[in-house]
Amino acid sequence: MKDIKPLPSIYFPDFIAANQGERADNVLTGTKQEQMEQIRKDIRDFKTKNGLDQVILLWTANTERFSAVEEGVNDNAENILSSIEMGEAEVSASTVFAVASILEGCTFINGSPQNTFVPGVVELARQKKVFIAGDDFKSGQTKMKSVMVDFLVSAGIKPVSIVSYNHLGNNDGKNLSAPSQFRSKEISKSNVVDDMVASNRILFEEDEHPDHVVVIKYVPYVADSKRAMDEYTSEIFMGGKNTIAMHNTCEDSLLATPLIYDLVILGELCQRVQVKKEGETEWESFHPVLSILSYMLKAPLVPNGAPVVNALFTQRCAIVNLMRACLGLAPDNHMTLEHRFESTLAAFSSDEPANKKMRLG
Ligand SMILES: O=P([O-])([O-])O[C@@H]1[C@@H](O)[C@H](O)[C@@H](O)[C@H](O)[C@@H]1O
Repeated sequence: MKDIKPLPSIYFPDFIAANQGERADNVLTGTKQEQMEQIRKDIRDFKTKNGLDQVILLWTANTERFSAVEEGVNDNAENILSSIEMGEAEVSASTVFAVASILEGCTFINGSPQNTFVPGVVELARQKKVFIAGDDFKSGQTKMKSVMVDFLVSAGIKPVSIVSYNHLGNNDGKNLSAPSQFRSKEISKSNVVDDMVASNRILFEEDEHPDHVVVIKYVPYVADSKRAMDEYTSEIFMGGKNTIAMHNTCEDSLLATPLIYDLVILGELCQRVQVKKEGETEWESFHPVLSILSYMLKAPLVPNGAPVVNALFTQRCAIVNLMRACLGLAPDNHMTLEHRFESTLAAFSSDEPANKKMRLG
């Protein structure tokens, strides 16, 4: 990457930790509107210079604090555009990028936890029919959690306390050591168990949740080698308790970078998928809030009215079956009925005894 020279970018100090100030040495100046116009120009220039049909923007910059959602400021498409024009303080850098991207017709993916997609941005994306997807790369600890909790709850084991601690020493950790940036991350990491808990009303009453605590500490020495420690305590048969403790060494950037590729590749592919309902003449693209990318994201952004799915294998299954549908194949339902009846199994069996086949795998 040594030959890549970053373009000057947007720096709004109010949204990121004060400890980032000394790194901000390649920044745009001018009004919010001028900075957005510059980003739009950079997108167009990049496209022309490289002879591209499509550009996809992905935010992997600092975690920002949450923006306040305010009437008249960012609550609808018209207001967010005029707020940028007026230099309104509550519009974050990531939101300016998202708006620039949407206005250029480019898919925008948010790899950090903050609420870049305030209601005005979502409305703008819908108006312009441009994809947006978010939020926050699901790299290590949360990915394990979205498997572990799904396993526990679906096995009828009731997780009652989930405590997640991690420490890391890269610049992400440094930025997250400030309370309001940590808060954005805490929110994106905390909601991940909600749908799985709600999926089993035998284990959990309405409004009943496990205790769920998320702690992140900055420890410069460990650099990118993030250490994640999780403790899952569950209630089991006859009032017994079961505790699972995990220690996960997550190479933060190495886990995140492939997600960047996957998000962009899948996002681009989704731009080429259209469906036509039986009896209709119009082709339809996916909803601009591209929830199918949730497999790689901690806090899935979904269209209004759609359920949020966090369970990792359910998310993966959705992608696999979507790909199968594109190829004209039926969804994979894992019933494998052909292997469960004497009459159909005959076609698959050879003379080998079943126990030998099992041993050979
Ligand atoms: O994906 P995950 O391991 O749950 O979450 C991680 C956070 O715990 C970590 O503090 C942050 O620096 C990483 O970028 C990542 O977001």
